[in-house]
Amino acid sequence: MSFASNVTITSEVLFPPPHSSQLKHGYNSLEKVATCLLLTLLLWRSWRFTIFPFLYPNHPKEYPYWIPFVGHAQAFFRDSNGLLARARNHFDNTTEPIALTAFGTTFYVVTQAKHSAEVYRNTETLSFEDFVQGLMRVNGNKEVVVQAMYSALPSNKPGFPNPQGESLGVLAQKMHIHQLHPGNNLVVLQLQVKAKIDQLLRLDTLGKICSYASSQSPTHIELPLYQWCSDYFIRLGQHVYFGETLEQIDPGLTDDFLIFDELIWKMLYQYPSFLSHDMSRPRTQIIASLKKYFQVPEIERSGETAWLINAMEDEMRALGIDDDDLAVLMFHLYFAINTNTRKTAFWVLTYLLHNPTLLAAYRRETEPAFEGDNLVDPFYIQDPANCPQVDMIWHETLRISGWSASVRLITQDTMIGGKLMRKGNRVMVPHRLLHFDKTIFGKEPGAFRPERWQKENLTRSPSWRPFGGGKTMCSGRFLARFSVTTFVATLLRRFDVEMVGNPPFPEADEGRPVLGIMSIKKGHDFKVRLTPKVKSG
Ligand code: HEM
Repeated sequence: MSFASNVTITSEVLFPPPHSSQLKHGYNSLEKVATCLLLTLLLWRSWRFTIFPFLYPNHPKEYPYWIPFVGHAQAFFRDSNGLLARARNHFDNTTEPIALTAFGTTFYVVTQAKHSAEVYRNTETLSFEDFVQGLMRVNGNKEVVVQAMYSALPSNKPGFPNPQGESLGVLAQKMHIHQLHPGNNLVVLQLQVKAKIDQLLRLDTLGKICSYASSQSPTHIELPLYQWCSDYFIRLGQHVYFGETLEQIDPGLTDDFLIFDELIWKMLYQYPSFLSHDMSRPRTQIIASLKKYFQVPEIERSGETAWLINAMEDEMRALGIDDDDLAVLMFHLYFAINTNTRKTAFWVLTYLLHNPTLLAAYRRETEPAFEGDNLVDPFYIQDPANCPQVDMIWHETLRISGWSASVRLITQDTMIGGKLMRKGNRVMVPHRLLHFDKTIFGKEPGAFRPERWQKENLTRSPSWRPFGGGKTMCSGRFLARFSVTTFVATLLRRFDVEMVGNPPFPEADEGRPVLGIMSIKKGHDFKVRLTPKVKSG
């Protein structure tokens, strides 16, 4: 007799229903576990956010959270500026450094200009290199290359002078300065910027290159302003640093950079690859095109290449870095040139278009730099004594549209603002918080008011940090200002510029991190109509 013929196997046989006393027992155990967990959580929370701060007042106070390890991760990713403001508010708008945790990493947030100066001064126990090295790894540099870039080199090596025997990673900052700080090397780039703007800011050229124009005729063109400024400035930056060869190798490179740059927050937050193909695909393409560029011998590249590009290439090749890693390293440079100026030009123009009096002042002040529609003295515009409004509009745009934060790794326990910051964590200076300080910049810091900058010495305030600070302060700031002001002045000189329809003021995408100037929210671009004004002189 088979077993199967005698026994009917039902699910109740396999999984008999629990007896009611068993059920009760199960619930009781569950309740006990839940109560235990809750008690542990409450104990942990009171220890961490009440008892510990009481016992150790010299540690920065930490913004409380409920889920250990995860901390404020969700709010941090959704809107880190909002989180910082709430955290500060929680401690009655304290000016002391505070602490925030997200995904197990603690960030000490410096909220006072005086303390931010301590951060920038301290190159002994606070490291910027950690951030750069992190980017190098994320973007595909091999570990051996990261190490090679940050190993001390002989003080008598050939190439760029290295009297202090520093690594190429550190020396690179000095090479940027050599190219980009006021002097002959900068003038070379500035004159190229001027020439390229002159060529690109003509109705016929715009008609040819702006495939996204929504309407055009022999007397006008209509363009989405954000897309146009982005496209225009990426072309400009690429041309000035890499000459013509890169565009010949990959005409779609500037488009790919824009796609990547708008999704850069996925790279900064190290999104898993399956969620970030839209960001990594254009990045891979840009790196592949840069590799092809560096495979063309220097002598065969057409157009003028910036000194910095050739000099950096020579230094890296001398370290034995191959084409793949060279392309990734240069990708960071491509990024630094192109990410912020495009957005700054957009915000300057947006504020001017929404304020016709300011727009007229900009036009009037820059007039003496032109003969006909030709910019004959671009340096005239750079001098605040000649163009005070241009100067104030520049500062106010950066103040209100700047987002970035300087981040440093703490390599040894360090006191900042009288608080002990522990080794292994990061300290952060959120520039936006400083830029919205009423005691420095006056009331209603959210309003665009260039006249704030009439206040004496405001540009020297330690609260003014659109370009970061210390040794790593943005070396491109002079070129950025030159490029944006030259572009806006030439545009206003040559064209009547008006908004199409009556678009609302575009909203900045404050929630997403960038490394400088904020992007706009999706769908907030608006069209402008350009109508040529003055005949070529
Ligand atoms: C308005 C436009 C720009 C803004 C707002 C801006 C902002 C910044 C910021 C906030 C930093 C980080 C500083 C720190 O953490 O201490 C930085 C670094 C840097 N920027 Fe800019 N930047 C702009 C334009 C440019 C341009 C046009 C170039 C190149 C031509 C450039 C090249 C660099 C470089 C090379 C660094 C790294 C500095 C170093 O480590 O030595 N930037 N920039």
